[in-house]
Amino acid sequence: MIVGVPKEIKNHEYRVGMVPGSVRELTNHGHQVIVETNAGLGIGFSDQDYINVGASIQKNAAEVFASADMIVKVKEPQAVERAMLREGQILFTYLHLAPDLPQTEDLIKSKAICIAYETVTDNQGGLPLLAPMSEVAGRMSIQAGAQALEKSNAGRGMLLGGVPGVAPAKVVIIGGGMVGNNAAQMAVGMGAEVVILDRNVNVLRRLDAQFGNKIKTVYSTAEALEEHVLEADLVIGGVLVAGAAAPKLVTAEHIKNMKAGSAIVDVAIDQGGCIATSKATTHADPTFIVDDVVHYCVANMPGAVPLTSTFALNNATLPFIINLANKGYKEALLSDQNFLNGLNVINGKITCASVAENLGFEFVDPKVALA
Ligand SMILES: NC(=O)C1=CN([C@@H]2O[C@H](COP(=O)(O)OP(=O)(O)OC[C@H]3O[C@@H](n4cnc5c(N)ncnc54)[C@H](O)[C@@H]3O)[C@@H](O)[C@H]2O)C=CC1
Ligand SMILES: CC(=O)C(=O)O
Ligand SMILES: [Mg+2]
Repeated sequence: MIVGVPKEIKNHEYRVGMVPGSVRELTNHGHQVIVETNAGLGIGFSDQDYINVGASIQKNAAEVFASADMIVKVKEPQAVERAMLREGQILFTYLHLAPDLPQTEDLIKSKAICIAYETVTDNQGGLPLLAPMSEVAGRMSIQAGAQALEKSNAGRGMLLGGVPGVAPAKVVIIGGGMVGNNAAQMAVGMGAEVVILDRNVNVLRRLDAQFGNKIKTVYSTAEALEEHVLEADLVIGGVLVAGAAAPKLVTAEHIKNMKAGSAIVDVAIDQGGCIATSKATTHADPTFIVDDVVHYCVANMPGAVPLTSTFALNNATLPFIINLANKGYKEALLSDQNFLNGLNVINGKITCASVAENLGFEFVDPKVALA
């Protein structure tokens, strides 16, 4: 199979779909890999590094898209990239379709086979290709939040950990999954007062066992959420209903009633955000203010630490990339229900139930669509 790796074009996005080590695995399996020039430059890999492991270099994305049977990316394809997809071509990347009608319409039109990292599942109920980036974004959310609380950024001017004799900040984390757990690790490490809300009691049990009395776990009801959000200095939004648009748990009214200079980091923004006043921002201009609350809503947070993120992502995606290349998409997907859950769009049909439901499209069973 010919596998193509274009350079990422989203704002300040320096991750790359495959590092040279991953390319080497593919070329060792007899596949051909085409990499766009400078695709790895943001994390220190030159074209020569890719050539050394058997890749060939193309001078632009158009040539990569035109030649490849499968495109391996990081972020959802931008409009110019969507226009280059073709019928029968495999696209393997993050998609986040539920809150993104224009992208969904373009992928339908393309008739490509679009497999989303974020809806691939595992036997433990996890999301193995989302998890590494949620680890990164969860950890980053506390440093982003700490900065947002600085006075020069319109924050309250509060240090997360306080100092002896002065209370620490109250960090309220909504969603205790991968993002929430990693945010808690950092917030506890910095000495903040940490409260985590989740509506899954087993998640709360795991957090309790892990952190003991360093955090407080709270079952997430509208009442509990309101109580803690209104007391918070920093709110982290980390909820997810896999594949679906995020529920708006924090309302505009809550934001109005939060303390002036408090901050929110809505990590769930890539699924539309779990805070009513959120709108996606970029690394170039990451924050905005609503009712004196600093909002950080960057949809590709791990792009800021691409060296860590690219390797973490490749560690998870590589076995799936090899599987697709070795077996072809039909066999690779049909032989693994967890991988099949990643199939979002194929030949113009929506095969992810929550995407179809959120956007009002007909859902087609992926097995039927693949037959
Ligand atoms: N902005 C960015 O750069 C990035 C964003 N993300 C996003 O962060 C979000 C969270 O991802 P993960 O932590 O991996 O998901 P996860 O599935 O590990 O955790 C989500 C948690 O939310 C909880 N939850 C669902 N509905 C809830 C509700 N109504 N109230 C309270 N809790 C609720 C679930 O029980 C679960 O424990 C996703 O939208 C993901 O796409 C992930 C990585 C990077
Ligand atoms: C998951 C995601 O949106 C990211 O890594 O950018
Ligand atoms: Mg206010």
